[in-house]
Amino acid sequence: MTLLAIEGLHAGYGRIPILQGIDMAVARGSFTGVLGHNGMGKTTLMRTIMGQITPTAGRITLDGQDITRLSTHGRAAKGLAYVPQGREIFSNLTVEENLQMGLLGLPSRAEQKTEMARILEDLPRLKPILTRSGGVLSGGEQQILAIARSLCTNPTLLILDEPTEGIQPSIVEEIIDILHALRKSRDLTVLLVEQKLDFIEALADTTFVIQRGTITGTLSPKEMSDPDTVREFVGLS
Ligand SMILES: Nc1ncnc2c1ncn2[C@@H]1O[C@H](COP(=O)(O)OP(=O)(O)OP(=O)(O)O)[C@@H](O)[C@H]1O
Repeated sequence: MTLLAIEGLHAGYGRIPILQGIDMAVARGSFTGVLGHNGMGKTTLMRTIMGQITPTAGRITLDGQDITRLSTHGRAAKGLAYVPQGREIFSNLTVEENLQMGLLGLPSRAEQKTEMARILEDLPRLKPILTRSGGVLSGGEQQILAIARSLCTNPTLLILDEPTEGIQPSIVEEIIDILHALRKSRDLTVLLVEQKLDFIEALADTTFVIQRGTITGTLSPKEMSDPDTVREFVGLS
């Protein structure tokens, strides 16, 4: 069943059109990839899905409900969460405080405590570094923290924008394991923008190819594992 549907979506910056009729459907419970060269509009698409950019045409529905005109806040309340490129954690707050900030939206202290425990159970990697300040974490640890913080609202759809950017290979493997584990422990759908083919191949059930602001095809995990096919579709290897 489709969780997120995007139909004929157009968006851009001022008068510069970037998305030029995006059509895609993200199945509930799936891990769906979006692959494309630099500047093809991947981040613009994610920000438009989150409501940070207003589309000039088209429709976005979540669980059958039209969210095209909803605020970012309204979309978060409906279950969307976004980990932007660059991650945006609070570098002068500790790991624990970063998570507490994310949990402030929950109505009671008791619920905040329960949710914190659940997040640390899902991401035990954070336990030993709870008192460390966000700014001194490695890129990989910051990414894990950003994912943890996005879970504070207990999202149904998690959007990750290039989570492996600038991260050392051993932690990339760890993030793959974390996302696989989250898939088992939570009822989570993930939309994943990436340039690293092996990362997307390890996680995505389907990958949409974006070129110059439109979706030009989809790749199965088997096709993703064949560099020639990917090169042909995307020009990436
Ligand atoms: N705030 C902005 N104002 C004007 N143009 C922008 C803005 N942000 C992005 N663009 C342009 O929009 C186009 C698409 O950018 P976008 O960031 O969506 O691409 P991307 O596929 O995510 O690439 P990357 O992997 O480099 O982030 C690019 O040509 C970019 O220069």
